Amino acid sequence: MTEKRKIAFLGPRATFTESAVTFLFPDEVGVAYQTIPECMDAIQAGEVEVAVVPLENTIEGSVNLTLDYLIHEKPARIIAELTVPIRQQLMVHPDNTMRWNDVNCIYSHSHAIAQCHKFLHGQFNQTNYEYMTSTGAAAKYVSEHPKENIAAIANELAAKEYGLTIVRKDIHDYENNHTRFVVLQKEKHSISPPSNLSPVGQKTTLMITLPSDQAGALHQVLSAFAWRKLNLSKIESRPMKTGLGNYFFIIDIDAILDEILVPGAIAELEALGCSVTILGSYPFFHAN
Ligand SMILES: O=C(O)C(=O)C[C@]1(C(=O)O)C=C[C@@H](O)C=C1
Repeated sequence: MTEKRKIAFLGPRATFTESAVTFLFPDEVGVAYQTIPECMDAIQAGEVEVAVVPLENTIEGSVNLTLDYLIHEKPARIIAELTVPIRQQLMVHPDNTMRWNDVNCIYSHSHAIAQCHKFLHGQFNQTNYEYMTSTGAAAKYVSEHPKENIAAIANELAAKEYGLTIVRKDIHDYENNHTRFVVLQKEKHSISPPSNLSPVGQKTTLMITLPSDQAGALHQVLSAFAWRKLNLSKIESRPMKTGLGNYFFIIDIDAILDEILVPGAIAELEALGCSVTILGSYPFFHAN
């Protein structure tokens, strides 16, 4: 019998990240960590084989903590990506179902609160918000404090796991609410999602630093992809943290790292004075 491999995720039980792990790696063992950086440290320390972390949400944008930690602290390879539909539920301890309209504090992950901003603004007046390390941590906290009239925003699994009652369903402000999770690994390709899952496509993610003070540098970078007809599905800038105005660009190309087109584009960028790091070339999947 082959030994089960360990997958780090943002815990505790029943977070959205755990549901991504269950979808991609149903036969492996999930190991819960309290923060995204701790998940990434666990790969480097060899405690787990891979980590699954959120990268981007359709309503709230990038998960900067993941991007920054990946770029500045703990480099790792992206080996797969999964897009998951996100449905947020408002839940309370069963003792408090009659007074949920008057909750005095709502607990959740900052991204989950932001995804429900319009609902919360319309429904609650002068309610406080408490940011937790994850939606699961919020649900757990609410279950452990029945005397306080508080609520959590989390998913249906969390309501079941922590014995909470959902009082308002699907409170995210936009129907099309999805989060992209990436699977990170220290070494390349020693574990892959089950072969019965079919990828929707392949992507390559690059981190590019432009040469300083060169007019039209970004235009030249984009044209290296454009004339090769390499479609870009995302371009995002993040501060280098070395001074105002210094940025990295993170670019997703809708193509696998082949032997000609992508290496040709990278060689052209390097000839322009850019520095290029390949963050990964990987299959992407959709859950449901
Ligand atoms: O708190 C969770 O359940 C998570 O898995 C984290 C996270 C995030 O970081 O964006 C993941 C998906 C949702 O967008 C909300 C929260």
